[in-house]
Amino acid sequence: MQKLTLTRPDDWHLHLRDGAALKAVLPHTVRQFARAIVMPNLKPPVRSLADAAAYRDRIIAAIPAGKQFEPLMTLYLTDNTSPDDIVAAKASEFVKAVKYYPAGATTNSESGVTDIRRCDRVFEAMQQVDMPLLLHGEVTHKDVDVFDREKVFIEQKLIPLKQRFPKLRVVLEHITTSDAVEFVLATNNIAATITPQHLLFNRNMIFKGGIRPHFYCLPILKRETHRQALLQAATSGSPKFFLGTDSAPHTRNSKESSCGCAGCFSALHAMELYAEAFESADALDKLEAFASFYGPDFYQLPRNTEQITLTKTTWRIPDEVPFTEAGLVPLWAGNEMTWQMV
Ligand SMILES: NC(=O)N[C@@H](CC(=O)O)C(=O)O
Ligand SMILES: [Zn+2]
Ligand SMILES: [Zn+2]
Repeated sequence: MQKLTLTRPDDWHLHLRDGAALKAVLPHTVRQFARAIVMPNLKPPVRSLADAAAYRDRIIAAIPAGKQFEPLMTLYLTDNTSPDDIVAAKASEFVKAVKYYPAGATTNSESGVTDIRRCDRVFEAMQQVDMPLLLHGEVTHKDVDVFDREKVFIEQKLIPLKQRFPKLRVVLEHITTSDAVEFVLATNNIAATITPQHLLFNRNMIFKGGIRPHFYCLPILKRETHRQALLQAATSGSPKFFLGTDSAPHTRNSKESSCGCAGCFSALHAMELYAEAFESADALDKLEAFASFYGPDFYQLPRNTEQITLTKTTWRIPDEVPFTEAGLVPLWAGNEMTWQMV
């Protein structure tokens, strides 16, 4: 195949940051996607409807002139979120989900939830008004191996949560294991997003010839059997799996550091990365539904009507793109790509 025309996709898990960083990264997402679920892990986080409204205004102000883009907002769940916050958010129409971060699990998660059971009154309200819950699905206990954090989260937190709130609609974000794939397939009212890095790479990539911080994200890349399970799920045609890049920009120096930040920047070339992954599984015909149909269907939003085109063209991912005071290294910088968005 030389040319791929798809309904314009949406990104169902995206970090846009704020200020100068927002202005630098947003045009990349706008080039590819019509809408995105915008993560609330700013400093301080987006906790209230007022925070979300103000952040949404800043995003809209940063959209390049003449371009269309709709930010879909999320609230950051804390130990102090109230059922009233949920009711107000639902009424706003622009807050589409609430995000759970276990305290300390990932970038800017210091204000996250200390014990998921503390939020049961909030989950009750979310189930009631049908507000989706988005999960960073990892436990943070120091004795749990970093490669087991997702599996243990499913066993210890998610299975009981789904038993308490079977109708609560959940997205297990950026899944990384066959355990997550199996759980999502077997459980009602739960879907999952899958990132390009978890479809393309296994954990060897983090250590190829030396330590490679630009392949470090959370949940961390897993072994090859898990990558294959994710690729199989994404290309299976199941509506439970859809696109969420988790594009998470950090300056080059904060990644190339003695204590480097977690996160891969993929907004520059997200659709090209997914196309490479789907082509590797001989499943380019499944890309459109994964990228453009199953996400809006889950969020009960209309599918987009415009189209995008990718062509078979060789190009090299740049070593760096402009960002803030320091540059930003795209995922898989220097690699030769074979698909390019027109
Ligand atoms: N995925 C990451 O490794 N990092 C994300 C946070 C997150 O999605 O967990 C970030 O905000 O940098
Ligand atoms: Zn996360
Ligand atoms: Zn994320």
